[in-house]
Amino acid sequence: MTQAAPAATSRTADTAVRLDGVSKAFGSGGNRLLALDNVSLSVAPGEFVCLLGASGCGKSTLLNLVADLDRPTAGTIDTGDARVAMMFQEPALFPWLTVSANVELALKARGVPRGERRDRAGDLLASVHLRDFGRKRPHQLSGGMRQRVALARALALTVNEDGAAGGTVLLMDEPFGALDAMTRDLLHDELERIWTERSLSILFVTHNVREAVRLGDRVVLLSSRPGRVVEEFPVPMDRPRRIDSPEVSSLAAHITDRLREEVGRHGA
Ligand SMILES: Nc1ncnc2c1ncn2[C@@H]1O[C@H](COP(=O)(O)OP(=O)(O)OP(=O)(O)O)[C@@H](O)[C@H]1O
Repeated sequence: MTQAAPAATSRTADTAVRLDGVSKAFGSGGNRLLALDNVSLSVAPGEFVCLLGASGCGKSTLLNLVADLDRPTAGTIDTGDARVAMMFQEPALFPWLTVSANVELALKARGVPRGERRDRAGDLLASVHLRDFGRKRPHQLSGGMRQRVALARALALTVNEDGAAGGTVLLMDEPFGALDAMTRDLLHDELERIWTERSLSILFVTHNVREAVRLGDRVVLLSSRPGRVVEEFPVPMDRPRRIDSPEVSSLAAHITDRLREEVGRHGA
């Protein structure tokens, strides 16, 4: 099951995201905190990779680095010419804008001409099954629906000026962590469909081991802080998978044992 961390090589067409020897420290002197230590990791185009690890091991830090919201202290990160969008646990929609306007704003940021934004937003909302909700305000939607809007907005951030989806990397930071189990199951199905239709490359952070096995082509386990890649688990089961299937449960139990060992080792 274990795969060695990939050797430091330059990015190729087979790689959507590549981290080589990435470390990240916050603060300095006595206050220096090493969050990530020499992380090497790659995501192939169209691959769905789930990142698991104990609380505080640096998962969000890693996504922020890939999104270019922060700089690594050491190492390199390459996303080539892919469009990178990020989605968080909170949908973070503008409450005073309609659902459609929230998505249109992202299209505006991508340079889509004003006259085309409404229709494009409609198409994106249709792809998350919310075509009829464009005129609503976020507070009129359920939590699951708001996350669908956040997904449509993330997808909007990945279109080219001509509206076509470019090479696209979607970074997801516990996007379904605040939802009930039933809603989460539905959104797993939705995300899987959209991932396939749009050939997205996804790096998905979660605390939920079963969710990682339900969704990922590969599950990457990080050590307790400082985060290092300790083990990678390919997920061989056919899709779509059921989160409560014996196969998902069995691999999830194995990964959970490994995670417990890791947390125990560091007393986190
Ligand atoms: N901007 C910052 N300044 C200082 N320390 C930070 C900063 N961002 C993160 N940290 C610290 O880096 C470590 C890793 O944080 P991070 O949020 O990446 O962990 P995580 O694995 O995503 O945690 P969780 O699973 O609880 O969300 C933590 O100890 C955190 O306190």
